[in-house]
Amino acid sequence: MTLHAQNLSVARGGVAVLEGLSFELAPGSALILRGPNGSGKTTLLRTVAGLQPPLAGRVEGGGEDIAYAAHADGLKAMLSVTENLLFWASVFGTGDIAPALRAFDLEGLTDRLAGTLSAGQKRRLGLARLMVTGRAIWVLDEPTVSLDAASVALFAAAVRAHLGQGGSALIATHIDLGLDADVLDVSPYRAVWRAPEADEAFL
Ligand SMILES: Nc1ncnc2c1ncn2[C@@H]1O[C@H](COP(=O)(O)OP(=O)(O)OP(=O)(O)O)[C@@H](O)[C@H]1O
Repeated sequence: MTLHAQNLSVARGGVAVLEGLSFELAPGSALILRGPNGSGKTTLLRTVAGLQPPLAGRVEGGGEDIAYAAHADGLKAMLSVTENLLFWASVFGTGDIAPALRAFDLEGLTDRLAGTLSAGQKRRLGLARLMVTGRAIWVLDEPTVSLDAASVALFAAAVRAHLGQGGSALIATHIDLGLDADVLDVSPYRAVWRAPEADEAFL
């Protein structure tokens, strides 16, 4: 399913951050979001993922097809690597976690408690969760934070495989992932500042 964002305006803390932004994300394609710190990439991704409503405009074609990975890894510290993936597989109603363990080089860490992993290992496990969601549209906020060069390459390979299977990916990142992807710089869509009208329920 193609994700459409039409004339989208998004806000944080009741303040408009980006305005008038449109894009399409078709199956098999990736779109890289760029823009300086504070320009609104996270806010846009949260809106696309349905965590907050747009100020104006529409997002269509995402909904339950979206798997969202934010800055936090979303791991259960007292569960092992295997148990974490099995947990998420059961939440999303999928089964086989072996491809995810393999893709993110976690096979040697399966019995380790997630809370005892290094920052990069935690991030690999957090990203491996995407593969067990079974969802077609990956919406990813700075996915490579804490990853070394080899792990970035594993991540890029996982995204390529996902695209090859008809999935798609919307990724905010400051680094070059080496993907064949369109780039959307959000800077030109910065909103004109106006006093906040209302705060949001979930910060
Ligand atoms: N919870 C919040 N309450 C109020 N303002 C916020 C909140 N979170 C972020 N902002 C502000 O909203 C604006 C957009 O932030 P956002 O996190 O979307 O930017 P970003 O492009 O993802 O930045 P970075 O590259 O640093 O991750 C910034 O000015 C930021 O300070």
